[in-house]
Amino acid sequence: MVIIRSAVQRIFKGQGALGAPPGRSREGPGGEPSGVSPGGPGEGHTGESCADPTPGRRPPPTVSGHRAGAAGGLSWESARRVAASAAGPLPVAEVPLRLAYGHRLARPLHALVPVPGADVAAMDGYAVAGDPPWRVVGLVLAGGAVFGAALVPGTAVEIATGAPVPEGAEAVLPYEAAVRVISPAAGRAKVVSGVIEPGRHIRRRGEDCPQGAVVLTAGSVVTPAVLGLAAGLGHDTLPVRARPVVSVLVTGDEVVTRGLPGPGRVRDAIGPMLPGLVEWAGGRAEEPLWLPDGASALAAALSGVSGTDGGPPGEVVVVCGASSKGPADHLREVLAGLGAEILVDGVAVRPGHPQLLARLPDGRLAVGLPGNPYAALVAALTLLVPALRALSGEPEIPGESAALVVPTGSDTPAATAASHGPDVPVVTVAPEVTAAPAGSVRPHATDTRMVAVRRCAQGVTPVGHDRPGSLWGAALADALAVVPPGWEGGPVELVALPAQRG
Ligand SMILES: Nc1nc2c(c(=O)[nH]1)N[C@H]1C(S)=C(S)[C@@H](COP(=O)(O)OP(=O)(O)OC[C@H]3O[C@@H](n4cnc5c(N)ncnc54)[C@H](O)[C@@H]3O)O[C@H]1N2
Ligand code: MOO
Repeated sequence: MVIIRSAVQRIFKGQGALGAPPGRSREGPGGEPSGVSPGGPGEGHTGESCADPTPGRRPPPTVSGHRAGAAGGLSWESARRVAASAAGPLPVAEVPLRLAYGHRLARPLHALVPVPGADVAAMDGYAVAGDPPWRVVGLVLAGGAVFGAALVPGTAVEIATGAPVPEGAEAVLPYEAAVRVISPAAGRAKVVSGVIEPGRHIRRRGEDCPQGAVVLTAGSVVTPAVLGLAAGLGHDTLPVRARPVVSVLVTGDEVVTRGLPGPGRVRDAIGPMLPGLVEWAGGRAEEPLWLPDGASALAAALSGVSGTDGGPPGEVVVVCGASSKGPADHLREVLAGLGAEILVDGVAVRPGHPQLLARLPDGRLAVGLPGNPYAALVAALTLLVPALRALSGEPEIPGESAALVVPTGSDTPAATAASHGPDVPVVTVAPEVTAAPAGSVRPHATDTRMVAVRRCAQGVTPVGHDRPGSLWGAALADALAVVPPGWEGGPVELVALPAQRG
């Protein structure tokens, strides 16, 4: 990645996709008023606003038509749009083939040479001219000397697959179809005969791919086959979009990184989740740096001039935890101290509302993910993935909607209301689904709710197990359903999850 990283480094020396892109305001994304409003029946905590403007900063401008949720912050849709427009694509880097795998082509791929480069034999045998029998007048091997003269009718050259056929050759007679002619007329000369249609077993110059042909469009993913194709067409390097590099800071005194968590400890579930998510969105995540609670450690890590692997700092830094209002949650205070520009401060989505997006003074984007792991996944899909797709020039994932089918039976409205309290609206839509694990849908009065769902015959159905602290539901899910505030049934938007293999 040497070339890519140096291209990336150049970004920080002046231009760069992360500064305000042309036509994009650095004045903030626009968004709903971030007022405080009473919390709904949330995730077992208060609904205090997460979107109070950072002291000394003006609140983001209002986006009409997108109200703030119970805990304040932008609507989920607006937050995604802000993230998607917070950066433009990184510059194009010309990288050696061996480093291009997995990137997207920044320009169309042309054939620099025709394939094959000449009229060549497609079989081992004899290149023949005219009618049989043929007197063999030479031997041509692939990579060997070219047969200089034109073949005259009644002659042939012994030829290897891939070797250029001499001028005048009309077909290649495979060894298997050749008959040695022994006759007084042949004398000591090698003479062969056989039956072959004109043109057989000769691959014509440019027949597979003519010179100059556009074989792939810009945006194509560089797969193993693309690398082989590009090499065959004469390329040593490929123009690719640099992939954004994401450094990861995981905060929390209670967080441990291996083994069984002891009393009061919790295993880091976000660090292991991020690399695949980042790669799926077109970026590359560095090894996380685990930080204790405390403003100074966070400030030092965020203002560091190198990435967590000691290299350049990358384009995006993700901070896990410290996003809320507790005594150990210093992210907002640290960002304010560093002079960061807050682009999104809280999102009206459950779970995940304390998430945030900011631009650091050096141009990097900072994404704050809540500590609760499912909330962190929701936040990453809301802010991190769209920002990375924009930086890497990845096309937006096409929107999809589906009927959200809520199972009945054990998860009847009565049962669900009993577990959540009588005032919680529960929407149950027939017909019942029995093949998938049961889950319920509890639309929020003012916030979008992200529900882990699995595909079923009728659409999608909740898998359950998607409380903020649990990734169990997401691990079972095919997608997250975007359940709008006050949803009363009907199709819902789906947010894709990195595809499962098989
Ligand atoms: N007074 C308020 N308290 C809270 C609010 C609020 O609006 N007002 N929001 C709640 C919500 S929603 C969330 S989500 C959390 C977010 O808190 P933080 O981002 O500050 O994260 P922590 O407090 O550090 O941790 C929350 C929870 O997650 C566990 N955790 C933390 N990091 C990890 C990790 N890497 N892997 C697994 N689990 C992790 C941590 O132990 C806590 O249990 O704030 C609520 N509070
Ligand atoms: O509980 Mo919080 O909504 O982000 O998990």
